[in-house]
Amino acid sequence: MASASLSEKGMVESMAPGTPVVEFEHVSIGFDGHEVLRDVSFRVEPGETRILLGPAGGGKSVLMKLTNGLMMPDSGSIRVFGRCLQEMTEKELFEMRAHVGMVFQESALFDSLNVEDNVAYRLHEEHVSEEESHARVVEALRFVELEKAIAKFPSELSGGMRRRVSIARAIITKPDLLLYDSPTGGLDPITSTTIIELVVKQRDVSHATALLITHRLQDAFTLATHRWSPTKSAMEPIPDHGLDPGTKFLVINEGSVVFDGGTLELTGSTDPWLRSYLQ
Ligand SMILES: Nc1ncnc2c1ncn2[C@@H]1O[C@H](COP(=O)(O)OP(=O)(O)OP(=O)(O)O)[C@@H](O)[C@H]1O
Repeated sequence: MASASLSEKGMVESMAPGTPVVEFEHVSIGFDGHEVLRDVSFRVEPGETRILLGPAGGGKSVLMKLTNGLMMPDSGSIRVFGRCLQEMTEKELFEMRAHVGMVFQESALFDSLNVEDNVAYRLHEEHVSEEESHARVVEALRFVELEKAIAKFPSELSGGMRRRVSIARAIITKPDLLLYDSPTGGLDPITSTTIIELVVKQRDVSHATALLITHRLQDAFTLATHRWSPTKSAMEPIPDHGLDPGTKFLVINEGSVVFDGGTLELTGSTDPWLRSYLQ
């Protein structure tokens, strides 16, 4: 894998079998003498949706920025698509990020650009033609059920609509890895559920690998217990109380991994701290 060009499309398909999409090994990072992540190790397999849970300030956003190569660890190694980020040049990191879609906290749209130009931002960077770009923007906006807002500006949109635009912008390049940093943060419970429905849709339609930070346990369990129904064009509970096998959890508290595993293990854990956190 080390010799494969990162500019090829379909990073996951070109990885050697058994290679995780994301792999942290003994990663630590601190700021101003304060350790934010301590000896963090975990793997995210192809097609997996990994939910990051834990109290505020525990280091979840830092972990996500490390995954995207926006920060480098003080020690340990981070491999994405089988390549060690610390061994990459700036150019290689830039190429790697072309395969990663990011939904930032608070949407992070450009206020001076309309929805079309916000969603097309990365296509413009890649010098995709106007015609192709428009067709792909329409497709991405249709996915998030927001075609009608194509000419609007962010200030004209509700918080939930802005989050949808942000998801359309992240998926427009058909990324192999999606990073959602608190996609429901600041939204009311009903709007949050519509955003989680989109995440479920994206998971079950594209099978892209994803990392998702959430502060809402309800979002996490909705992801684990629901699937996208193409016939109903809606999210539905997995029958017989089934669980999505590709949805897993990483719980971080004060910089350390306190849980790494599937839904049943999490809900069945007897660890006192986890039990009180999940209540
Ligand atoms: N660039 C930075 N410089 C200095 N300190 C930082 C930096 N980035 C993050 N931190 C600190 O790292 C700690 C963890 O922050 P982080 O945002 O990752 O937590 P979080 O678990 O995502 O929290 P929240 O759930 O509130 O989003 C915080 O104390 C934060 O102030």
